[in-house]
Amino acid sequence: MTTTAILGAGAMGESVLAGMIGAGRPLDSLLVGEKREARAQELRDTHGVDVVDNHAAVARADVVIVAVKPQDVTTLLDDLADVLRPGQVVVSLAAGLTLATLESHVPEGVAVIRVMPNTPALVGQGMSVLSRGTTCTDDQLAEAEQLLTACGRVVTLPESQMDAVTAISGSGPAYVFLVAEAMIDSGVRLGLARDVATELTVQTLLGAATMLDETGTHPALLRAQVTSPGGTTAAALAQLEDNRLRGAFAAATTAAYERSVQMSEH
Ligand SMILES: NC(=O)C1=CN([C@@H]2O[C@H](COP(=O)(O)OP(=O)(O)OC[C@H]3O[C@@H](n4cnc5c(N)ncnc54)[C@H](OP(=O)(O)O)[C@@H]3O)[C@@H](O)[C@H]2O)C=CC1
Ligand SMILES: O=C(O)[C@@H]1CCC=N1
Repeated sequence: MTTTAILGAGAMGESVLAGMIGAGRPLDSLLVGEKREARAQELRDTHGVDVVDNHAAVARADVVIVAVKPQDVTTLLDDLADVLRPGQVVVSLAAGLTLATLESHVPEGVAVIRVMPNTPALVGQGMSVLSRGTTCTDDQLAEAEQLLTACGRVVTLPESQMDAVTAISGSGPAYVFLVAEAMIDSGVRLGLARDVATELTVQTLLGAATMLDETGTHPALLRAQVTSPGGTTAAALAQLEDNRLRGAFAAATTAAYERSVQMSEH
């Protein structure tokens, strides 16, 4: 089995790490690169994974997942130039960092794949979208797809779609968490205990998402099935339309898209 190094085990890197471990990937096939010793020990204690410095991790890896902040990626790759070797694959999770930029910061013979994951990778329910670099072989792409399948679903798309992907599935969990907060707080305002409001909200989101997934039915039809004539749902939906929920989502995702484009211009 190939060895995978994850450089940067913050929110996203640790989610991918936990997803892979949760899916049964052997611990001896995973490595984390971390510079702060306290954090390294925390990762060893939590996940039982080997945590070393970046150079040692890259020296032992076939696939190098880069999960540091976008503004730190090129400096990190430049610093690794003496240890990266032909045949390795660098998988960047960074928002707004193009394949062309990534390829200009790795030595010749090192392939690059750009990925937009999301944090539900932590529980094996992530969505990862891959775009292959110019020198990435079919086998290298298949290996990365298989690796990320441990974290949830995987699709491969042209890089031209990555800004839109980032706006929908990359940032998307945050929109859903905000909706969850709003529903829970509304339940509390209407007199439910917070733990009860939380359980009702979480199961409702999970149930609705599972229905969408398993039935393949258009969301408008599923919504109509909940909406009794003259009933409670119709009253609520009229308020959401009056308060421009669709317009708010269109504006929010356009802002995320434009920010992703802007980040790729630097
Ligand atoms: N969060 C998300 O939902 C998503 C994030 N991404 C992408 O993932 C990347 C990481 O984002 P996120 O996890 O949110 O950010 P975090 O700040 O949570 O994580 C970044 C991690 O990188 C570590 N780090 C910084 N420099 C180095 C280095 N030289 N070597 C090793 N580790 C280093 C940081 O450690 P320290 O704190 O000690 O500096 C930190 O743990 C970004 O590029 C982002 O665009 C993509 C999709 C979704
Ligand atoms: O907010 C961000 O920039 C990152 C990328 C997608 C989700 N989080």
